[in-house]
Amino acid sequence: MTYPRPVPVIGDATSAAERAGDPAAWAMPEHAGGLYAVVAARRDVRRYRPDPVPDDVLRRVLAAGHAAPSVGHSQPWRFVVVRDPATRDRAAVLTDRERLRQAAQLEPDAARRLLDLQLEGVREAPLGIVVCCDRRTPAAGVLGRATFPDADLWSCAAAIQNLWLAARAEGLGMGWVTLFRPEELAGLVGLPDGVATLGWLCLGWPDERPPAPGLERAGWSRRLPLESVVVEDRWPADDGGPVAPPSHLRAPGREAVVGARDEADRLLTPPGSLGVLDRAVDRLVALGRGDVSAGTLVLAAADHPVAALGVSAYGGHVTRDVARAAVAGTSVGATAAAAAGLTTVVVDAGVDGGPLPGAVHARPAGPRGDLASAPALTPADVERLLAAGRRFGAREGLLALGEVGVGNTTVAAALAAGLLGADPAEVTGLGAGADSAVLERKRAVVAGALRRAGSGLAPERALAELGGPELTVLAGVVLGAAAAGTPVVLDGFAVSVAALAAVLLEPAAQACLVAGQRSRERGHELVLQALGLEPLLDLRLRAGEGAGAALAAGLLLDGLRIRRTTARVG
Ligand SMILES: Cc1cc2ncn([C@H]3O[C@H](COP(=O)(O)O)[C@@H](O)[C@H]3O)c2cc1C
Ligand SMILES: O=C(O)c1cccnc1
Repeated sequence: MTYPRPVPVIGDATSAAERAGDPAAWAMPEHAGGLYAVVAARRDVRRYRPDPVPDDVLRRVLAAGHAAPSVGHSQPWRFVVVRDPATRDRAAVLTDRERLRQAAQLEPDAARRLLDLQLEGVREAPLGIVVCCDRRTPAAGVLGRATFPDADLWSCAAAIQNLWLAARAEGLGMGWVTLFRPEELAGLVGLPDGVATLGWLCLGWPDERPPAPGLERAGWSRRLPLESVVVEDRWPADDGGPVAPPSHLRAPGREAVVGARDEADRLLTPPGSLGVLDRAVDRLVALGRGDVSAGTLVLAAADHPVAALGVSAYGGHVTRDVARAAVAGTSVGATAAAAAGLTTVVVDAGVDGGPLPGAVHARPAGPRGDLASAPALTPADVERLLAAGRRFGAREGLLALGEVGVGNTTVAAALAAGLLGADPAEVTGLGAGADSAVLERKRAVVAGALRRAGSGLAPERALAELGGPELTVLAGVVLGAAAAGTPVVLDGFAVSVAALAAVLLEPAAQACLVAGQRSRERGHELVLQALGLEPLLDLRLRAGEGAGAALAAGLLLDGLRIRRTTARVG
């Protein structure tokens, strides 16, 4: 005789047999699609209509927040619903202030994008909700919080997500604003000690309907692929440390690097017999450019307002004259390039006296400062010149880089010190022939520029504060070349500093670089060390103009030819 199962009238009415028979029967298929659609369509909304939010809608949204999971079922969230326009205005001023403070910490490009972001929601949205966490209950008293004392805050974050999804489903916009100093926001709505705030939620009918996250549309970031955030069973042993900022640049993989060495091992000569040259050839083979037999000298030229401060032994028309001779193929850099079988292209990055005939033009549009009293370039020009360089760098063959610009060893010294946090005295040298009085002025100018701009700067900021336009173009060329897998041979101090800026922006760019030479200029050795590069030549050059890069490029092309034609063993 069997009896009917006593079904409880409260609680879970299902039986073990039912659950075993269909483990998935708890699903809500009629709702699941809708839920995923809401999750995917949730956006951080920053623009609002002034129309009021009906009380019943607000209540449903708040109830969804209140239905969130919480540690030990402690429900630590409190929602301060702000309707008072005066409080909203004060909150808006706090965010404006914080936005400027944070922008000042960012590199110029990021700062501009931060300032461009529409953050007016605090003022516009008819409702503000300050989400708070009442932390006055001792952690030990709440199941789960004794071990994870911050689990109460996480619970409040879960409540915020519930509010957000409910708002989205209702057609309301919501934005979570954390551009506040927490204590200032707490003071604004009178939170007692022990009650923390998680920020300000804007809530109202949206005056935008963004199809994709705003920061993604603004190019700030991108959603990572799911595979990059999910791991199986254990944290990977070789995770390579913190995730690097998103980058499209990739150095050649290990297989290519090892493959290049394996291939070299088959030559009828002891491995690495050609020393530093062999290592440079290995780099090119790993890039897939072992067959390169030609290339281009890119000579970037610009004058510098800092030259007016008496930091160079030269002045007047020298930059223009050398650049003109390079266009004509008769500067020492261009003749060295021709000797190495390279063609020369001159990039006018701001030569005094107007656009240089016969050159490619990538000249700054905005005002230019002398480093000591004003930034060298505007952030917009840095962006433009980097982009021009990038376009230029993506080309066939190999690239040798050169510069000409009276005063630019001062610029390069300031940039090196700014990027590396080095002492100005360590990186300031004689340039094109300074005497001790000029050298003293150079050091003073570099030190003053660093005091004004600060040191340890992010690369784009350093280029704007301290860099020269020709060095910015060259940094862009390195990035463009690296993206295209094009090898780049560096010249002296200034070119190496430009390459350093590029490598600090995109570390993978280092793999395409070959240091052409170690020059006599003070600071060059330090910069080469920072680049992790050993130079091919050490001729005590004091040339610039790409002469050293051209000489080294000739040697490198020889090295490639030697590699291709030397007898192989079995
Ligand atoms: C005739 C002449 C040709 C050059 N070619 C390269 N430089 C080198 O010297 C300059 C930097 O040194 P400073 O910072 O001391 O002015 C740059 O133009 C650099 O390329 C030259 C300099 C001169 C005078
Ligand atoms: O080392 C250099 O690059 C250098 C030195 C002096 C003048 N111009 C360039």
